Amino acid sequence: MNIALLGYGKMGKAIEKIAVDREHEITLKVDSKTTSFELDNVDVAIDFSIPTTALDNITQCINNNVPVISGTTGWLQDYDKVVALCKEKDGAFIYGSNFSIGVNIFFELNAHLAKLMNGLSSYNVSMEEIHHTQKLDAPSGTAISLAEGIIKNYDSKNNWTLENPADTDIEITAKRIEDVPGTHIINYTSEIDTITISHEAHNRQGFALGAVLASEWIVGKTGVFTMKDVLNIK
Ligand SMILES: NC(=O)C1=CN([C@@H]2O[C@H](COP(=O)(O)OP(=O)(O)OC[C@H]3O[C@@H](n4cnc5c(N)ncnc54)[C@H](OP(=O)(O)O)[C@@H]3O)[C@@H](O)[C@H]2O)C=CC1
Ligand SMILES: O=C(O)C1=N[C@H](C(=O)O)C[C@H](O)C1
Repeated sequence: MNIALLGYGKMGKAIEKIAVDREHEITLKVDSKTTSFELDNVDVAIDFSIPTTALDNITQCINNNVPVISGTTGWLQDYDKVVALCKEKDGAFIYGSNFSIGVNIFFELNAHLAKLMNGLSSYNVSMEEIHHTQKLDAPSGTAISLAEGIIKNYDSKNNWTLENPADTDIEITAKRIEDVPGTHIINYTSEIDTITISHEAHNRQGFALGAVLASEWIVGKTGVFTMKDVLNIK
């Protein structure tokens, strides 16, 4: 496949390595110095850029009938616009806050634990995410997905917040520490004990491999999908 990399930073470079190992060709690389780009000769585009450019990049792909994998976080206020455009143009689109297989299993574990804990009022749930110091957004996209997974399955929480939590909010603590690729920790704490589940990425390979697997999967399809579809998680 011919792949366009929209964003050629830490993730773009990790994706390039895995894509080339899997015998794909990178036919376009876009970074902050690129003033405009054409999507000729591109089978699929992978956007890992910055929150303020993701919507324009994705829109250009869909308007040019190029399937697009979106890993950029921090732009989700515009997600519904992309879904509408994708439907209108019969395009193909996947957003994933986290493309690693491990985190997608962790999403399922998180939802299941929230169901088990639902109604146990002696426990309070909270979350911590830790990332490298260059990260532009907080909380992480993954933390938001995890909070949404709890809210859907756990009646006493209906929102998340980074500060001053009300009883109905999940408090997320976002820490920034040099070189940490991505750690997410969920705690259910009572006076008696704490139940913890966590996922710790050791490097960026899992995110990059997941994005390439999603790219291979989406070519030839139309619609709005998630990693659950790619990994066939029921
Ligand atoms: N969903 C997932 O699994 C994961 C998501 N992410 C997310 O991916 C995004 C990128 O992360 P990361 O690679 O670490 O960040 P980097 O800062 O290393 O890379 C961002 C890249 O975007 C480029 N860029 C800036 N402006 C534009 C533009 N207008 N069009 C295209 N590219 C542009 C930058 O250019 P330049 O190099 O010139 O500055 C840089 O190459 C973040 O939102 C992060 O949260 C990260 C890991 C996993
Ligand atoms: O910026 C990062 O690095 C990461 N971003 C994603 C997020 O916001 O959840 C995924 C991963 O945690 C790494």
